[in-house]
Amino acid sequence: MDQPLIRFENVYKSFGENQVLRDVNLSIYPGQLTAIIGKSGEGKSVLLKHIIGLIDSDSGNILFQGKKISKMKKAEKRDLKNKFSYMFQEMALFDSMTVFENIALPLQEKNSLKAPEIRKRVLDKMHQLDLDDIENIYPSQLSGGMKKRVALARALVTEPEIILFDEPTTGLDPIRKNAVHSMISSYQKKFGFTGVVVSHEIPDIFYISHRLAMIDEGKIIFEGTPDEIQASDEPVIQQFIRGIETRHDALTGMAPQGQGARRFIEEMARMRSHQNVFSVLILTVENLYEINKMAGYEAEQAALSNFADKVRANLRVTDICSRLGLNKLMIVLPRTDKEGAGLVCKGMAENIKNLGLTEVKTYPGFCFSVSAGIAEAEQDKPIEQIVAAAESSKNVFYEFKVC
Ligand SMILES: Nc1ncnc2c1ncn2[C@@H]1O[C@H](COP(=O)(O)OP(=O)(O)OP(=O)(O)O)[C@@H](O)[C@H]1O
Repeated sequence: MDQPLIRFENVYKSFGENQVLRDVNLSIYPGQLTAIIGKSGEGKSVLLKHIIGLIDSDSGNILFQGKKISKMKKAEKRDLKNKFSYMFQEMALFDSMTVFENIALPLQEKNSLKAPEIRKRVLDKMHQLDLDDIENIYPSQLSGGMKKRVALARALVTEPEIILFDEPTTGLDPIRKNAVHSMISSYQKKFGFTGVVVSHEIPDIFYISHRLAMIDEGKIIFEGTPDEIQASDEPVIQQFIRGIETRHDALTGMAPQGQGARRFIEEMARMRSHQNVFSVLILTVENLYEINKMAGYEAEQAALSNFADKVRANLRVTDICSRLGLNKLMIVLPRTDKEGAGLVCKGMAENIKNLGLTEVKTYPGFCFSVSAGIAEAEQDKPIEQIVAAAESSKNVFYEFKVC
């Protein structure tokens, strides 16, 4: 793995008697989205504010590319500050300013750019984020999801290396929440910035993060990938995740990823004790991005939600549906071999095709493509290997085309 871009070493912070950070050690890697999770009041925002010097530690070090920030000269600190942008709740859009003026603000504050150059950069960014033609509108005239997009445009306009997000989806409904996550993830891929996201959205945040850090009682008690945290058998971690995650993924109505994995393990146990066969079906919506291009992030998420409803309605009661990622669903088919799974999948494809996906149909000439891969479980083979086998299986590939 690369050298960390930002590293916390033995960082302590108290406010009076209230010891918030106790020996925090944490690495943030370049070009990745790292989520900071943990119970309320554990110090997630305080941690984030240390990164940009809004709060100073009592002891310990914060390093940027291996260099202690506290030892940097004034000019170096200024350069460093210019590499950052934020999307913080308390830095919401200014209602008295137009969308254009809001997005232009960081350029006016940070750079000595002339007005035509600022105009060009703001309009370019608005275009890249599908915000054309709203430059003279005021934030109060925008929907919640649109405001978040404008806030993201403001964070991106300086082309920052690092963006810090403090609970970017608070107060949004499931479709808008997932739309904001999808937007952060796709722009992170497009622009390659390093993102740090403080979030309460579990499991949704797992679908977009490369790494996660969990803070508990002032310490980082976990650092690793979303799969690793969900597989962790540390009681504190499991209690936290199971306590916060909903029974059903709010967008798809399916079980969240962690629950899907636990049901897989139960099926594996049945295979061991009763020699029951079972199969795994992975459905991937291949062209979410195109839906987004045509109709925006919210339409993309609405289409996914609608598709998941149709899948659920077309499965047997014993089948276990869960969400596997931003655009993936996993279905465990108990007592079903690969051939049987192929038939289930084919039947579902036919039914869904006939039902149609109403949200997507309104865009003429558009095809909603979903690929399906099937793998039969093998005793004691871990879930990752079976999912990978299903995803790469070429002999069972279907496309649900709703044109
Ligand atoms: N500037 C400050 N002065 C005094 N206490 C503070 C300050 N900022 C944060 N705190 C305290 O630090 C603790 C951690 O706060 P923080 O906002 O980081 O929690 P959090 O994990 O982000 O919580 P939440 O998930 O509810 O947003 C809280 O007890 C809070 O009251």
